[in-house]
Amino acid sequence: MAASEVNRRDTHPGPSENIVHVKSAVTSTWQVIVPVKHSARGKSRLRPPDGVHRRDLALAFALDTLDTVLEVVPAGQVFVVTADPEIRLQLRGSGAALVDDPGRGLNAAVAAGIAAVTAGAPHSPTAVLLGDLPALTAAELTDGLAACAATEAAVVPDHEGTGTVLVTHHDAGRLVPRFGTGSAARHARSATTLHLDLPRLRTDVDNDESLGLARELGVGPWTRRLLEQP
Ligand SMILES: Nc1nc2c(ncn2[C@@H]2O[C@H](COP(=O)(O)OP(=O)(O)OP(=O)(O)O)[C@@H](O)[C@H]2O)c(=O)[nH]1
Ligand SMILES: C=C(OP(=O)(O)O)C(=O)O
Repeated sequence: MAASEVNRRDTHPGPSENIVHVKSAVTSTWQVIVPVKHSARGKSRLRPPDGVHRRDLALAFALDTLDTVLEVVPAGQVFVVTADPEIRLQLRGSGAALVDDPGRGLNAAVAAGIAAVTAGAPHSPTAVLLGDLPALTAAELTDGLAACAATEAAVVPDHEGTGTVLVTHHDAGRLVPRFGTGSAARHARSATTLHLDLPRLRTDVDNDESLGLARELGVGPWTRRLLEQP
C-alpha cells in the first residue's frame, strides 16, 4: 500500500444514503460523555517524539477525539468532563456541555458526566467514550454507536482487548463506570462485549506502540500538525 494511502484518514465513502440516514438517527439518540484529564498530568506512559511536549500531545489527542464526536453527535448531547483550561477554551461556543472534573480520578469524572446527563435527560441512552482516540473517524464512531444501540448495555474493548474505549447503557442512571487497568472484563460483568472491527475506535494511545498504530491508521489534524512540525 502506498504511504499516502496508509497515512490518510479513512472517510469511508460508499454506504447507501439510507444506511447513512439510519445511522445518523441512531447516533442522535446518544448522550455522549468524554472525560479528558488535565493535559499537564495525562499520558505519563508515552514518550513523545523529540521536540514534542507530552502535554501538547495529550491535548491534541483529546481535541481530535472531540472534533470527531462533534461531527457525529449533536453538540447539546456532548458532555466533556475536564479541568483542562485549553480544552475548555477550544470548546467554548461549540454547544458541548463542560462538566467540572471532581479531581478524584477517571471513574469519578465519568460519574460527574453521568450526573450532568441525568439532570437534563434522565434515563436517556448514554455512551462514555475515552478522550485519547486520535485516529477516530466519524464513520467508525457512527458504526460503533450503532452497534452498541442494539444491546441494552455494551462495552467496546481497546485494541489490546483489556481496556475500554466505549461503554454504553440505554439508561444513563444504570451506567456504572469501572475504568482502570483491566476495565473491559469488569464492564463485561454488566454489559455485552462487542469485538468490533473498528481499529480507529479501538486504538487508544497510551504508549509508544499505540502511538505508532494510530499514526499508521492516520491521526486527526491536531495530532498530525504536532507530529509533522519541523
Ligand atoms: N476528566 C478526567 N479524565 C480522565 C482522568 N483520568 C483519565 N482520564 C481520561 O480518560 C482517558 C483514558 O485515560 P488513561 O489512558 O487511563 O490515563 P492518562 O492519564 O491519559 O494516561 P496515563 O498517565 O498513561 O495513565 C483519557 O481520555 C484521559 O484524558 C481523570 O481523572 N479525569
Ligand atoms: C483507561 C483505560 O484503559 P488504559 O489504561 O488502557 O488507557 C481503561 O480501560 O479504563
